[in-house]
Amino acid sequence: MGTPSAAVFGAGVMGIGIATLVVGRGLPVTLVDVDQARLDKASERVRDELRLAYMMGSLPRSGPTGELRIAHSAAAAAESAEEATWVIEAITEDAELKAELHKEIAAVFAPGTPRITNTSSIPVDELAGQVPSPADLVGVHFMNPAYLIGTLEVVRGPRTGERAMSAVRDLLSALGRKGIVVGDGPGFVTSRVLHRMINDAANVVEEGRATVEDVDALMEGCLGHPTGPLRTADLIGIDNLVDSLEVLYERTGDEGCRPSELLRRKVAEGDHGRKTGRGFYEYGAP
Ligand SMILES: NC(=O)c1ccc[n+]([C@@H]2O[C@H](COP(=O)([O-])OP(=O)(O)OC[C@H]3O[C@@H](n4cnc5c(N)ncnc54)[C@H](O)[C@@H]3O)[C@@H](O)[C@H]2O)c1
Repeated sequence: MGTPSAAVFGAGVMGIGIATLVVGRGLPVTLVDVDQARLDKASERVRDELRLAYMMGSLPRSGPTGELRIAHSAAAAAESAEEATWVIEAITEDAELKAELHKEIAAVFAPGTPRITNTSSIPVDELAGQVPSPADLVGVHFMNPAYLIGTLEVVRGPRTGERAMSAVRDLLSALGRKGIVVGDGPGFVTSRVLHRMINDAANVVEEGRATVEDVDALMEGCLGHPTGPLRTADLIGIDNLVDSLEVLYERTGDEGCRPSELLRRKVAEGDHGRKTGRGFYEYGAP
């Protein structure tokens, strides 16, 4: 067998971070997106993120980085990535889009290739029920930024096979990550807990009880939250956060997950957080 390699679908916040982690660990990656503008910027963004990762000491400086290839479709990725060891899907949090893409991936990559979804909230088995070879589908919830946060959630759906789990263990070992295996269900563990808390933080601001800065300062200073929930919302991307809350609300009926009006307004106004230069805080040009 040749050098292990990954194909990463989605060149957004997470896809760029995951691709950075893979090449930073010396392995080749093919990055795929349907948005040409994202692909045009991808190499530069991965280079910038690598620089940041080295500065923070979160990736080893020794050894060569892996090659970054770019592709526009699953078919082109399958050609470019040849026998990809892992296919990692990190596209928009939309169950229908993801199911369609997983069908395309299953049609062009060799059977038995593990298909990893980085969904924040959609149950793995919901996707598995719509795609061929469901045993190959497994959830790996990389955290943001993927090259910095060393622990991640591994979601084994009821149909996920042992071969896919074993491939995930190899992936985590190659990337120097620690995985914690959890049961399937809307939001798994981390999004189920975190997204609801961020939504409450936005509701508190909307109700006029405290400012954005004070909510974050209280959660940081009193409760030890490292960045405060609203700064975390900006890091995640408020559009993605609202999509994930919708998934949680639709599948659990939990009123605490009904997206806050403040979050919805920010999405409508294009204030999506760091990625657009403004969310709850200002960041300058993205
Ligand atoms: N942002 C976070 O902090 C975070 C953390 C963990 C997991 N996630 C999950 O990771 C996934 C990606 O999130 P993101 O924040 O990177 O979103 P994003 O909006 O930044 O990027 C999504 C990308 O997917 C691309 N895309 C859409 N359909 C596609 C297709 N069919 N083929 C290829 N590319 C396609 C879009 O063009 C876009 O570039 C989501 O499922 C999200 O819930 C996000």
